[in-house]
Amino acid sequence: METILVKDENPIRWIILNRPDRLNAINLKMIEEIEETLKEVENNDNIKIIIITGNGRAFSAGADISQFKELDPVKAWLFSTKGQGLMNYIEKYPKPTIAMVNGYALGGGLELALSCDIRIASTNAELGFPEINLGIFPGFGGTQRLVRLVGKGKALELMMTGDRIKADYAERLGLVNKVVSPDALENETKQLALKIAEKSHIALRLIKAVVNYGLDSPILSGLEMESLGWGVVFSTEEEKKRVEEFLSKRSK
Ligand SMILES: CCCCC/C=C/C(=O)SCCNC(=O)CCNC(=O)[C@H](O)C(C)(C)COP(=O)(O)OP(=O)(O)OC[C@H]1O[C@@H](n2cnc3c(N)ncnc32)[C@H](O)[C@@H]1OP(=O)(O)O
Repeated sequence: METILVKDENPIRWIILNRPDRLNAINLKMIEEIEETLKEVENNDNIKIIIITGNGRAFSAGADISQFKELDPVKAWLFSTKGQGLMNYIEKYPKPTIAMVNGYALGGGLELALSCDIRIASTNAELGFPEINLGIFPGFGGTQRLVRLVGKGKALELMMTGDRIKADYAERLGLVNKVVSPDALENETKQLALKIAEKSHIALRLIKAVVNYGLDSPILSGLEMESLGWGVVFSTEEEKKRVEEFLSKRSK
């Protein structure tokens, strides 16, 4: 891999964006390599959860601006579609995903973090959509995902001003789940990943599917999906084992 490092620490696959001299700016190659490494473990039962982070002082400072000079309208459209394809794939990925935001998460970098299920940020992280300062706007799904996470007013303010915000404010907005010191970031993220990885992977997969489907549907369709998913978990050994364990402890 040219643009990412991949490390398996079962049950975790770490994907580390690795263009530190460019603050992990996202180019076409990086999009393809992230997709490739995710595809590789989609059906690998040893890997139960994915953590995405950045090497150096940034998670990612966004799409690689040096590529923009080559973009004509059609290429820009295709680049946006390609990036959106990756973000959609991560959002629907059958295993849980965590973005470990170790520094700048800007533009396309923030869009990558937004496509993950959970975001843990370091106190020194700065997040934002500075695209407006380049005369453009988020194009890897940020216009849609940010508004769903923090509400229309704050989302529009962030996109219209291009302001970078600190991690503690991002936490208050609901943009990140938790903020921890840089020293504690890796361990805290890992502990969270291990805690989630212990749960029933079928139930985890259904939670993601039902929540994501529900966000794009009328509530009655979302509720129907929830009930169908409920039916599915009762076909699993995991459910039988875990309920049995709980009940047998109670009866002692
Ligand atoms: C067509 C579909 C597009 C999809 C939608 C996505 C759009 C985007 O993401 S547009 C990009 C949005 N991001 C930005 O505008 C941030 C740009 N970077 C910065 O503002 C600053 O680098 C900083 C505030 C993040 C950090 O500043 P500083 O600490 O002073 O570090 P440097 O500016 O010296 O950066 C070091 C090195 O990294 C290069 N670099 C940083 N960001 C990018 C980037 N997004 N693309 C390409 N290269 C980047 C920067 O040029 C420096 O390189 P050298 O000059 O060679 O040292």
